[in-house]
Amino acid sequence: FTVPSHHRKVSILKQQTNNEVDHAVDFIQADFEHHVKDLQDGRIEVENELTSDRVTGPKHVLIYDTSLRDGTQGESVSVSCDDKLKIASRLASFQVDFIEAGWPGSNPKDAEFFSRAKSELSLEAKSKLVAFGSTRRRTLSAKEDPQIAALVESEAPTICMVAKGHKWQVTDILRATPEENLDMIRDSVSYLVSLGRKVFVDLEHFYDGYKFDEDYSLQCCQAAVDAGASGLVLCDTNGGSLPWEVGAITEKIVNKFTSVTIGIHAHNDCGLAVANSITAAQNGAGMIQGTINGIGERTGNANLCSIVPTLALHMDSKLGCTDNLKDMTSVSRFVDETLNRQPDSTAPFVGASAFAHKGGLHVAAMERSPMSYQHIDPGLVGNEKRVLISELSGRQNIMGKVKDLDSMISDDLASKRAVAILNRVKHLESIGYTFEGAEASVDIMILHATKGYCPPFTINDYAVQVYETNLKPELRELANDNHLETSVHATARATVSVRTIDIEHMESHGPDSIPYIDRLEVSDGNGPVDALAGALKRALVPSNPSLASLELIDYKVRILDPQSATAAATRVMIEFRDKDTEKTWTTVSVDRNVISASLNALVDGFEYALIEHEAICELYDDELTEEQ
Ligand SMILES: CC(=O)SCCNC(=O)CCNC(=O)[C@H](O)C(C)(C)COP(=O)(O)OP(=O)(O)OC[C@H]1O[C@@H](n2cnc3c(N)ncnc32)[C@H](O)[C@@H]1OP(=O)(O)O
Ligand SMILES: CC(C)C(=O)C(=O)O
Repeated sequence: FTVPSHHRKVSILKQQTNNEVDHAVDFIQADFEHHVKDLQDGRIEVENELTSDRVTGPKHVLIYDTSLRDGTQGESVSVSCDDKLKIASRLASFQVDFIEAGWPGSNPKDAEFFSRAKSELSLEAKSKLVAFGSTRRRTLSAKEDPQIAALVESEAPTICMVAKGHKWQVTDILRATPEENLDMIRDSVSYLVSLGRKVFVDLEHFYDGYKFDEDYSLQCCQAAVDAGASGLVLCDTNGGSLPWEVGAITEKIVNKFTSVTIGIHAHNDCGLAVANSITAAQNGAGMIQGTINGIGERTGNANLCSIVPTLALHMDSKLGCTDNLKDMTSVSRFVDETLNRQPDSTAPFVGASAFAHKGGLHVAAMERSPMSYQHIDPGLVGNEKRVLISELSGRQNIMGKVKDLDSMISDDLASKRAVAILNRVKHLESIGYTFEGAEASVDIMILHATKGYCPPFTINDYAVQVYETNLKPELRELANDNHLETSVHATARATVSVRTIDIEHMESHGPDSIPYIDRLEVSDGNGPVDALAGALKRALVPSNPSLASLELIDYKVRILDPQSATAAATRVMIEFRDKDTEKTWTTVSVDRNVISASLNALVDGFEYALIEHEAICELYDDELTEEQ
């Protein structure tokens, strides 16, 4: 067999002097052993053509996650030790190759992580752990440096050391001599290697340093390799490098240091971290450092949720996590959820909008072929296609929903109904509605246009009163004068009368009996909408017990024409959740009267809950019938 980069080394040899040849022979030996190890560990594959002198077929790229180290250097990212352990386990199951979990010499939490990881993480997760630190202090030996001692104590099988790879950074920022920095690299790496650790060296400011003084940056690489490092990671620390610069420099380093893995660590200050990482891989880098959702210092690190699918699906690279690609979206959401971050809906591949189609022409074309407006099948990364309804919709945006809600409908009728609903959507959006994100209201609108549909309840009338309890003026004045809190507070009371289908009556008197019952209920609430929701729920739950698990989780009001002051039209959007099924849905309504808009949005939301419940019951009944 042949080893891929071995051949490149031979071609360099032809142009070298005797001394260099001797040196290069040693290199070839090391290179060969390194590749044999990679072959044994399954990181590269045997090439079966003896004569091949270049790498063919898909390239293996190692995925190195630094969400728990550089990711936590992002503004507002803070993660507990428990959550670090959870994220590390999730990343291990996803099969990233390395998990850089923290800097044990930095703070007690990171030290605790590595200590707990020993007993709380699986063997597989532990084998992927990397402890991060810097080269030794200028004035201490590696053996004496407490930071390095903490790295050793972490028992992580791999250590990643940040070293300065830029001459000016060494002299003016570190305030060491160039030679001192090389010693710091050599001493730190060889000490850790002598203890049996695999060592990667992150060469900070490498691309800028290479442009500033190529020779010195190469000396830093050489010092690390000579000391036994397994990998050199080229850092675009300030995030200002451009893809073609990264490509050219990476290629030179890949061709020069063939015995070690060359990686990239890119920051996103120009929005180019993903592009730079992909370009490095295209030019031979065998490892990419990045974070889930691109979290990290300043504008963040290279986003692995974009890099992994791009490498796997568009570049045909071989990745340890390819088989788990369909978990990419859930890993992204899991990390956001654990870090208490709002997911970015526009994130490529994994965002809620990544495959959301709004324009009518797009949706119509997608009916003919789903690939007409998608670069991949969303299912490959565990995401899904969505069709949005808005004033930019065409008939096809709505046809699917019409058919979903009325499976018996003919194509002709579905098309006519879709056009009618489309016109209504366009009209309502022109007066302030927005149906995007309020799909439950669209479903209700379609159902109301469906022949034979009978709403499960209707509102007979309602009233809302805002009042104050315990209103004793003298007590209130006294409390105000003394800045005291009193139990006196404004509250609201709502009365709602609803007409619902009376199932019990129908069951006992047959389907031809009068199927309605009117209920009048009252509820107090923190405000008028809270009181209305309470009264509505009270009135509906006796006939519809499934509504007991319904809760309101968000209520948004937007003034549409603020110049009209208190007479302005308001748009109300309400988000609901079913505690039992965890399903959420949103409704919308617009009115000059905010209470009226709120009631209409509430009614849509309750009606949607009942329709959903019925659909779930039908599904359940079907399953039972099948089982029987
Ligand atoms: C590009 C990156 O993202 S690198 C990672 C950056 N991440 C972090 O800094 C987060 C964790 N950091 C920390 O907890 C702390 O900064 C510590 C514990 C590492 C160090 O804290 P302190 O000892 O108080 O030092 P401080 O934070 O001021 O760091 C500056 C010191 O680090 C030294 N230093 C900086 N880079 C290196 C390096 N690559 N090798 C050795 N020493 C270095 C500086 O020379 C300076 O030392 P000096 O004051 O003796 O000149
Ligand atoms: C330490 C290195 C990897 C780093 O974070 C950077 O250079 O940005």
